[in-house]
Amino acid sequence: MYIKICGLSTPETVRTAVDAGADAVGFVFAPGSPRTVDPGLAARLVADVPETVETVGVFRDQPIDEVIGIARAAGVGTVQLHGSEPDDDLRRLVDEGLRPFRALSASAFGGLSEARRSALGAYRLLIDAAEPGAGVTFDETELGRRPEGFWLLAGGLTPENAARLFRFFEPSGVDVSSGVESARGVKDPVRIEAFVAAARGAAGRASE
Ligand SMILES: O=C(O)c1ccccc1N[C@@H]1O[C@H](COP(=O)(O)O)[C@@H](O)[C@H]1O
Repeated sequence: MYIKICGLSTPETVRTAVDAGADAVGFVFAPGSPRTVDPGLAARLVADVPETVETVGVFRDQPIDEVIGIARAAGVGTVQLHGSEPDDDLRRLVDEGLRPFRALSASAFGGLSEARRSALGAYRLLIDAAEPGAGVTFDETELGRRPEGFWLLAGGLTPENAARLFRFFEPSGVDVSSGVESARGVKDPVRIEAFVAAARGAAGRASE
């Protein structure tokens, strides 16, 4: 079970996520989010993250050269693309030594052709609700067949619903942002710890 805590912007909450046992921490570089950080702040936060924890930059419909420049400046090793970026952008990230996550809404993924599914199977997927970062879950009928390979479930996860949704969707891992906040854009260390514990607990029970 892979756990990603996203939308971090303070040293304290990054430390809480790492100490709680998160596999990845995410920083939002998409403009217009209450969680958007500049690359300089992200670089200072990334400097305190152990190498065993993946660092992820979140982008949405930004030019790929800009994405690569920000990822380099911030020092993140992984790039999560949330918009309608072409597959060429994913290939370019791989060529640049960055690890891509392709984020898609559940309904978009559910509507893909077999050929498109298998093309995307080359990448790690993140299946989200229609409006990323809004803390909204998608309807359980929207996804249909689960992706093959490694994929993360996102969209409105919380410490309270993580175990149930993990058991229902059986993803490779989970990703959360709004659900571990006390107010929009403000991360809550207690909820981060509770989320990691709930997700780990559910994964442990699933493997028994
Ligand atoms: O967090 C944002 O504001 C954001 C902005 C643009 C693209 C993605 C964004 N967030 C990502 O959305 C998912 C799910 O978030 P939530 O748990 O429903 O709040 C997650 O990967 C966030 O990083």
